[in-house]
Amino acid sequence: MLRVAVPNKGALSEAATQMLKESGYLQRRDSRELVIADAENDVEFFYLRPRDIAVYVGKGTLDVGITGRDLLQDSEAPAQEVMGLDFARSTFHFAGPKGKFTSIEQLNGKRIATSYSKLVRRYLQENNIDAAVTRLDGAIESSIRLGVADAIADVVETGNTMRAAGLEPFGEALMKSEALLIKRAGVEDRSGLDKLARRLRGVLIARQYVLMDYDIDQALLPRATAITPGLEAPTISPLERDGWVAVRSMVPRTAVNKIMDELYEIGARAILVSPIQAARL
Ligand SMILES: Nc1ncnc2c1ncn2[C@@H]1O[C@H](COP(=O)(O)OP(=O)(O)OP(=O)(O)O)[C@@H](O)[C@H]1O
Ligand SMILES: O=P(O)(O)OC[C@H]1O[C@H](OP(=O)(O)OP(=O)(O)O)[C@H](O)[C@@H]1O
Ligand SMILES: [Mg+2]
Repeated sequence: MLRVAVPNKGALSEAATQMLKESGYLQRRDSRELVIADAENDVEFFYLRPRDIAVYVGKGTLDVGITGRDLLQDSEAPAQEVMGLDFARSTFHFAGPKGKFTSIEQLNGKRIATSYSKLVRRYLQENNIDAAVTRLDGAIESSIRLGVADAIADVVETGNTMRAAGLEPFGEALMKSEALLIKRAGVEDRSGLDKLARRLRGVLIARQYVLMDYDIDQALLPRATAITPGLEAPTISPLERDGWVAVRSMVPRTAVNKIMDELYEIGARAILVSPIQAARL
């Protein structure tokens, strides 16, 4: 049985469970359940603290897990990325009171609070900055006002939490994070991992792409297929109308209207868009 670690709380939890459900796996119904076996798919899910997941996977106690790239890097566990899961996207930034810091060199001799102390210490070392790092569990934004730090390093999504605390980020982002599927580093893939990864990839495709159908004069096909190259190649079918063909192609959901406009302008007609229910590529 493939043993999979799933975040039990926090920003990753709901989206991870939802993605596994869409991949056809049994998920817990009660947030107090700590483990659930999906016998039909030969997978067992363990619900754990997001921070601990890379540790279990790195030790080989569990085969794979879902966690954030920032948490993985902060854990320093021997685990590696299998694939990005396109949720819980965030950046990781230093921040200080508005107007106080403009560059990371100014952190020399200062106190920095963060929940990601190993990641931050590594970054400071690489940049030859000597600062005192204090690890706090959460609500890091309050640490400056409360007098335990001069600056913080924390997760930023919208930036609302920082702004509300009167802080602003400075310097480049220490990293970009998203939810990941991870496995133990340097070992052969456990049987069943390829199927899990393929199913998750199918969900990503169904979320990120739509199917686009249109009719076009055959002479314009090269121009049309340059606009909709598809993932591999578009499907071309004959039409009864002389010299015209029907084209079907996958296109990124975010570009749908722009692509429809471009196709219409070169002469495509009957342009239809439909969602992808599920995919296995
Ligand atoms: N507001 C957010 N938007 C996007 N991703 C986020 C956000 N907050 C945290 N994350 C991501 O979620 C992961 C942190 O998981 P964690 O469970 O610690 O979240 P949390 O919401 O801080 O939980 P808790 O505060 O209960 O510990 C990291 O990968 C982080 O980048
Ligand atoms: O840029 P934003 O959209 O405001 O999101 C970022 C905030 O979200 C997370 O906090 P969370 O709610 O998890 O609280 P915590 O600090 O107690 O973990 C993170 O630690 C930031 O504080
Ligand atoms: Mg948090």
